[in-house]
Amino acid sequence: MVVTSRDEVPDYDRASELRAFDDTKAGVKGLVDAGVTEIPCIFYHPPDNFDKNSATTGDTQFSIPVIDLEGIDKDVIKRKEIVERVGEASKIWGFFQVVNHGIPESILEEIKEGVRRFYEQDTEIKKELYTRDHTRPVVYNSNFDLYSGAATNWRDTFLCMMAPNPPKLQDLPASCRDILAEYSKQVMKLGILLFELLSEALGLNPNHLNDIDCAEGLAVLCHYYPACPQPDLTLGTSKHADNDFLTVLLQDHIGGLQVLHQNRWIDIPPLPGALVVNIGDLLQLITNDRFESVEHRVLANQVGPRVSVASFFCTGLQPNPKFYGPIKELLSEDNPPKYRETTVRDYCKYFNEKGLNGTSALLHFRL
Ligand SMILES: O=C(O)CCC(=O)C(=O)O
Ligand SMILES: [Fe+2]
Repeated sequence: MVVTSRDEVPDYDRASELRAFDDTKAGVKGLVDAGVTEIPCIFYHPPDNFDKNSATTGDTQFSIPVIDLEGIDKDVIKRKEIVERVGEASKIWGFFQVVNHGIPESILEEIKEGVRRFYEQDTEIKKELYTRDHTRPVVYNSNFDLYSGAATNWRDTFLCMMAPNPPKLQDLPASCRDILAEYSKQVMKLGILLFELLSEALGLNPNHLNDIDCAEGLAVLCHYYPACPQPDLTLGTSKHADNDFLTVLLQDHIGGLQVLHQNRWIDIPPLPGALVVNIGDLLQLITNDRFESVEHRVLANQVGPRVSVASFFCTGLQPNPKFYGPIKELLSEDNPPKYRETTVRDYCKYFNEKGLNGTSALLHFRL
């Protein structure tokens, strides 16, 4: 039976098909390499995950801000302007792009190449890194939430925790270890600058967010979205908000990333040399909703592969005793705390168990 619409999904044993797919250790790329022309049922998404028609492109009222960081450290007036734009974008969109961010374009090109090399190497070598054990230095799998009950996405990922305790160079994938280490170093520097700008935008001491260790952890997620033979039946990444303080995302030229703004899906068009920055749930929590962690998704595409590198400022599941709640300086009688305190680990554990099922993990922590 050729399935052409989501209304025709046949009955199937989902649990055993998920297991069989996971056991191949070859991810979505393995299916494409095997020449599938129809996507397996496990990848069908329910119709309400779509609603593609409301995406808008080319209308400036509906495009996320692009902020030029040129001159940020030299010109006080310029810095003030940039801080204002960062603050406004973080409040209204939860997303912005940055250009002249200090990371050379050659490094951006090389990390995308390195990620592609990882996925396009011999499957047998790659399989040795396929795991769901988060204590390993490289965690490569397809759909971290495969068994959570959430819809399955047309995407493979490998993740490396690059801070606070970076793996030994020899424990990183041989296909991209040097560039991964270099890129992480550069993203960390940019992250520290962004946390300064965000602190200033909140009216806090410039070091506030760095002093409370928002930039302590850095998880680099390298995504690979193979070309999809039936992109209308699935998604590359389903609707979610990020489980971190801040994300710096590098996307290639393929496109498909969309942000939910005023109930519409807005394209985030690839912009050569730019990085996408978005506020994560933990920053929304500590700013007591001043900054918004906004939902986004990635469409599947007939064209591909698409490569992206998402750098998450977060210590994730690593033991970390610190508690985070709304920042006292931002609270007042009129603005009482909206969230209870949590550790990053408890928050991430809750997020991971829930999976990308379209609901916000933050609600669980709301008072
Ligand atoms: O691949 C992308 O463009 C987005 C990835 C993403 O949203 C994530 O890793 O949280
Ligand atoms: Fe995300």
